[in-house]
Amino acid sequence: MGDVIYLTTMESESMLPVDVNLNSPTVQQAKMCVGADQQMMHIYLRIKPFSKEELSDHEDQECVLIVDGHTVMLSAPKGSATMKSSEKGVCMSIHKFYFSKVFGPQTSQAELFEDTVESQVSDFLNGRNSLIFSYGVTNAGKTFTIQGTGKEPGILPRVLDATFRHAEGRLYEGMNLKPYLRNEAQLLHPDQVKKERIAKASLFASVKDECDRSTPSSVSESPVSSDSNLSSFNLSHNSTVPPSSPAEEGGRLFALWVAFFEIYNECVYDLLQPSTSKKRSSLRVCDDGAGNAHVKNLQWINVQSLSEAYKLLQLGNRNRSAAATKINQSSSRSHSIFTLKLLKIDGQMVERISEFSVCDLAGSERCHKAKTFGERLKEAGSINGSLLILGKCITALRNNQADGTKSTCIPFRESKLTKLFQTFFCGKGKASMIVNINQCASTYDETLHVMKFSAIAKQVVQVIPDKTEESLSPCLFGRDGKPLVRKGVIDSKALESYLSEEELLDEEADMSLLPQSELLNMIEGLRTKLLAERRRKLVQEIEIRKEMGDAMLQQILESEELRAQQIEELKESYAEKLENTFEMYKDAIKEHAYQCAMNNLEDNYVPLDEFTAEQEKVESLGHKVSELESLLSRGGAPVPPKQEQSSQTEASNGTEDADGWFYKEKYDLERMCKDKQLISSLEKRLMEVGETLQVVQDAFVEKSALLEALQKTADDQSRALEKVLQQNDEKDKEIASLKDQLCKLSQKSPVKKTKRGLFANFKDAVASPRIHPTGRNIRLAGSPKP
Ligand SMILES: Nc1ncnc2c1ncn2[C@@H]1O[C@H](COP(=O)(O)OP(=O)(O)OP(=O)(O)O)[C@@H](O)[C@H]1O
Repeated sequence: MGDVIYLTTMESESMLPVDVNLNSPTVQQAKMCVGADQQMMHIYLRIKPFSKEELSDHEDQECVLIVDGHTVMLSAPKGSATMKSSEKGVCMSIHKFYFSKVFGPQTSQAELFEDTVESQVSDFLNGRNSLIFSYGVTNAGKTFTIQGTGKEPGILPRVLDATFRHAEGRLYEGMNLKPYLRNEAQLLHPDQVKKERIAKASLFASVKDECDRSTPSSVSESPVSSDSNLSSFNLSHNSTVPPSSPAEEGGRLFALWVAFFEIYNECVYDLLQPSTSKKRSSLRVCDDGAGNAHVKNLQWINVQSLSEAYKLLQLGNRNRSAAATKINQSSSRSHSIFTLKLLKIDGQMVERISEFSVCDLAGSERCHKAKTFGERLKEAGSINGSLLILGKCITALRNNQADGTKSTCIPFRESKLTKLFQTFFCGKGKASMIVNINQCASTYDETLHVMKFSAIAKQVVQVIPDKTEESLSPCLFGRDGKPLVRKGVIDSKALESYLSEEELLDEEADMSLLPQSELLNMIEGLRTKLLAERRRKLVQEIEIRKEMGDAMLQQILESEELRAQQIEELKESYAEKLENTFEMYKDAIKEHAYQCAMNNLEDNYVPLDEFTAEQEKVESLGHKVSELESLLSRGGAPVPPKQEQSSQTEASNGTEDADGWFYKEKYDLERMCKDKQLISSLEKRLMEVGETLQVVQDAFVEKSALLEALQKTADDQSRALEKVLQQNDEKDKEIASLKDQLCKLSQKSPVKKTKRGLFANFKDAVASPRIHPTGRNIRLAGSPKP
């Protein structure tokens, strides 16, 4: 079974539940699986029976109906959100779900174990990793399923029981081989072994103390009971997990180590720590370098018996974060993970390691229904957060598998829980989920949500590689927990401590000469030799790996050198190119400058032949002048130039014309000389005139200044004269008035004669020209000059 998928009725037109589509891509994908073990993830459903309280609260409204061993039908009760939505036509009120197996309310713990986990336990004992986790709302029975009670032990005690039964009589008593990282083992030093023993002893002592303090009333109802007495567990021993047979195992032994931790508010806490009042320190989830997450510094305890394992389970449960909520009196507030590691030991070699993890997830719950406040509300937030991420991871896994072209990123790293689960979902183990639901009408909507989630998980295909025993061998670490190969070099010290001298003995023996008893010893010896051979091979393998590593390193170095060389060459070629470009620019600038100069010269350009002709002309003239001068000094006729002479010889009137030409030239030159003399005399004259002009100009400036001064004086004088004339006018008027008075007086007075002489003098004085007091004559304006 398991080839079924879930289709919600929301996607269907019909009001009826939709049946299985066996030709779905996921189913086909599963069918195509060849070689490796591929299968759908196993999802089991367990339905919790009603409690008395639930029945009295009328929680039974027939919401959950088991159709058959694999099918269950959910019908929404009145008042539920689903029913309200279906009334509005938003979704359907009936949903059908398929599971790997459905376990009804009456299913016993033993039945559940046998039908679900037992096969996985067998896988675990055969070297495969396994994970079982319970999922569901709060109060759905998850813890009951995983741990059970004293009377009804759950899956985990049964897994432990099956494991110990399998390893019965073949338990490795030494504690020097311990799990390391996620899937490795380390060889402990005797001192470290001693420490391990002390830690274990003190832990068990604390368990004993707490057991003594615990109340007997809680024994039967608490998970796995607080009772460490194994007789209280009702474990049926009709398990199909067979005990290992010494012959089959060939002398191999099993070491069992357990760890128990919880993820509370996204913090990891070791549950196998003696409970003290001081605050717990959280642990880190780290990567082991091979992509597997592991809890760093988690305490691993070696267990030698079932009783010891139970005690640890009991201690962890006591340390686990649980609280009473409105819905569940003892509600798990964290995700708890109990891990069992089985080391198959051959001599001193760890042949393989397998892991079985049982996870009890905290319940997904609605805050208002669970009446959560404060700290509880914070817990609910982180619980729901990590469950949401788990849902996202499963959905992404399913989507990627359904559509091969898709590659959605799976958010495993978003929560600690999914980080730790990743290895199981990615082919390094097998995971199964037990979905727990209750049938209560009040939690119907949450239950439906859980069912939908499980339907998606159901479609996840698990690909588990078919590992051979060799491939399961862990990497080898020394007694100090450090690898035997450091930086590619075999650590000879670590190797020496790892391989005892005895094991490396390789003595030859003649079998035919030995008695039967000795032959048996020989077989034992051969076994030892075989071991030694294996170790030799291991060393060889390490050496080969080292050689390969060295070769690769050499190759890398060579390629690096080549790359450096190429870079250098490239640099050089670029430098050359740069230089060329620079030269090119330099030439271009020169060319441009030359062009500019040529353009400037173009206007003044004289062609060469013209220039030479002119020069020749000047030269010939120079010659002529000198010849004429010599001729003149001698008093003879000048001799014409040779060319001209020859041309003249050719002429009919040779000598006469030459004379004429010479005289003409002479005349011209004389005239030129005269002109030159004239020009120089004129220049001289001009200079003289210029000097005279300057003198005149200076004199003119002087005279103008003088004139200005005179003008000023004249103006002053004319103003003074005007003033005097004005005074004269006034005096004339005065005289005229005096005359009038005199006339009037003379006409009136008889003594005219005596006064007549005085008046006549006065009249004469007035009539005569006026004399200035200074004795000078004053000229009236407009009167002629004296
Ligand atoms: N199949 C069952 N048969 C009988 N009793 C059961 C069954 N399943 C659960 N119960 C009882 O129901 C109660 C609640 O169960 P349990 O604590 O396991 O729920 P849970 O899902 O773990 O809740 P939480 O998530 O809050 O921890 C317990 O008292 C438990 O004993």
